[in-house]
Amino acid sequence: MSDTNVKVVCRFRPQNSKERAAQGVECATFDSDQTCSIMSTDGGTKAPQTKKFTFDHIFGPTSTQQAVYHVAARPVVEDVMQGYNGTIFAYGQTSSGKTHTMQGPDIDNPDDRGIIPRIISHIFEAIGGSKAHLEFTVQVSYVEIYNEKIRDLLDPRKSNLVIHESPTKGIYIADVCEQYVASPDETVGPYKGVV
Ligand SMILES: Nc1ncnc2c1ncn2[C@@H]1O[C@H](COP(=O)(O)OP(=O)(O)OP(=O)(O)O)[C@@H](O)[C@H]1O
Repeated sequence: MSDTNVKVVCRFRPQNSKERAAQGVECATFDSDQTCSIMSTDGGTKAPQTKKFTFDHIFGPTSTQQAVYHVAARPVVEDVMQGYNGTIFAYGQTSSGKTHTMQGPDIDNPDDRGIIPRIISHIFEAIGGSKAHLEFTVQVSYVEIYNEKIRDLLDPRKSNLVIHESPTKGIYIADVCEQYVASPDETVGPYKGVV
């Protein structure tokens, strides 16, 4: 198992065309793989201030999907294949790059694939390479939480699912679709057949 239970990494996306057109100033400088300095200003009355931030890893605007996967997701999948639970989630304000990082802009292009399609390939490669006497069961659910509501993306009729907790199952989403999958081609949603 990897050395710590929780790892927090930070990714900065490049400026988009609107920000470039407005001649946005890049406010972050990268001191190392783990520390960066952010300059903030109130728009003119006070001198700009710089604060240092430290993370387990920092990815700058030119970071690749592969590099992010290698540091942020690969160790979690390796632990999962050893029988541990693993969770990866992206957190950030709107347009900060969560979908780009988790899904990728073009999942048909191998370099562009984000964390989720890479996890699917990785899991099935690991199963394919495991000892013949081991058996694995892979089940997939796919939900969106938006405005505090949980929507089942595998069954649009289920638009207000509820979280429960039980001593035997732990925390779970009642009535969510759980689809058995036997190969990357069978995976669901936008990932079906492309990984
Ligand atoms: N690392 C990156 N490199 C290049 N472009 C990026 C990167 N991260 C994000 N973008 C681009 O920035 C835009 C916003 O990213 P994205 O849609 O992933 O944000 P989001 O956090 O999922 O937003 P929302 O919460 O509104 O859904 C997209 O056009 C995306 O392609």
